Amino acid sequence: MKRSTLDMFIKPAAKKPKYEASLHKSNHVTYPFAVSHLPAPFTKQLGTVPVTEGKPINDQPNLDLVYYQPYIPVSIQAGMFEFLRQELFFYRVQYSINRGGIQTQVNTPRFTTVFGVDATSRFNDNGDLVDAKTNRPLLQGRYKCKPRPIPQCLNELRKLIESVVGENYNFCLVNYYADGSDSIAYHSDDERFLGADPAIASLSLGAKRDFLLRHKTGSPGKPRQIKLPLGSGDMVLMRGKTQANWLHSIPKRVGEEAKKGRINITFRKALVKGGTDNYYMYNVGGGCVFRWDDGLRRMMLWREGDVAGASRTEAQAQGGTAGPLRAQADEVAQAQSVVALAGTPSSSV
Ligand SMILES: O=C(O)CCC(=O)C(=O)O
Ligand SMILES: [Fe+2]
Repeated sequence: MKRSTLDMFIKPAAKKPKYEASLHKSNHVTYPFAVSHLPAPFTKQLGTVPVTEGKPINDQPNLDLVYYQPYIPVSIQAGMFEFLRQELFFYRVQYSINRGGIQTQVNTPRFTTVFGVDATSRFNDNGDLVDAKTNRPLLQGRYKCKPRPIPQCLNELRKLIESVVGENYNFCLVNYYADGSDSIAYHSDDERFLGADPAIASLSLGAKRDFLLRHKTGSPGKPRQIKLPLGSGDMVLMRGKTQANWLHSIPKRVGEEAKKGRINITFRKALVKGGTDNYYMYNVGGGCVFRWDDGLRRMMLWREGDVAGASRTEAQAQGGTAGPLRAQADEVAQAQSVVALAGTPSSSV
């Protein structure tokens, strides 16, 4: 039915939902709130992945990439981005690290979250963690963190990607780059807990951002840096000797594109328990939860009792003091003061 002119003046048009939320949700005692299952139309469309053939990039020493441009069908790229940004819980992790004898505070310049557990454990059908070999409940104190099962929406992606790339994954790390000032510094995902020559699948949704790679020691006569302009729906598989020899980063960017926000999802396989503690320490940390507020168009601190999709006013969300998101993050630092006691971040800041 057409809206009357009067109606148009007094009532704002109801926003068209960007996706039809499923009635089913994944829940677990370790989640701050339940995570909606993947909407059925997305699941259906994902049946066709990858929509393009992966292009090998292996013309540099010890570089072994497969670049799918894109992997996810264009029809659901935007919807999948909106869905994951809205339905997942995120963290802005802060920790302190010993750099050359000096204790330094690090503010991770992006939102992160992580799900999964290393190969020594698994979640049984009741959602309880059990030993992978004996199937017995884990002894208390096995982990410093509280591992979380991969929610259905990310697990669907995991299964699809596993079947295409021929790997098994037990971890899913998610980054949300809110704008061009969010980034990840040059690093390699070469931790011992991933074993030798890990194959890491990395999926992008949302804003196009440059993914830079450079050789750890440089190679004579070869370009110093490789740039892949990762667009929504693209996937990069990094495998073989890549992590041992190459660094990668998402640098900060100015301009409108980055302001749209970007989600990156990596699937990995951690072999031992140290991987679980490391990933949760640096991707969940002290645990102040952020959730996307679609009314305010930004991540807001989330508290128990908040209703999904209900916009809180700026003043409410900030406990009475207005200020930008960065100010909130600093408050979080004071509240949670995450201290890295051992190990190093799974990826550089
Ligand atoms: O956002 C990306 O594309 C890269 C993320 C990354 O390198 C990581 O999480 O280790
Ligand atoms: Fe990485």
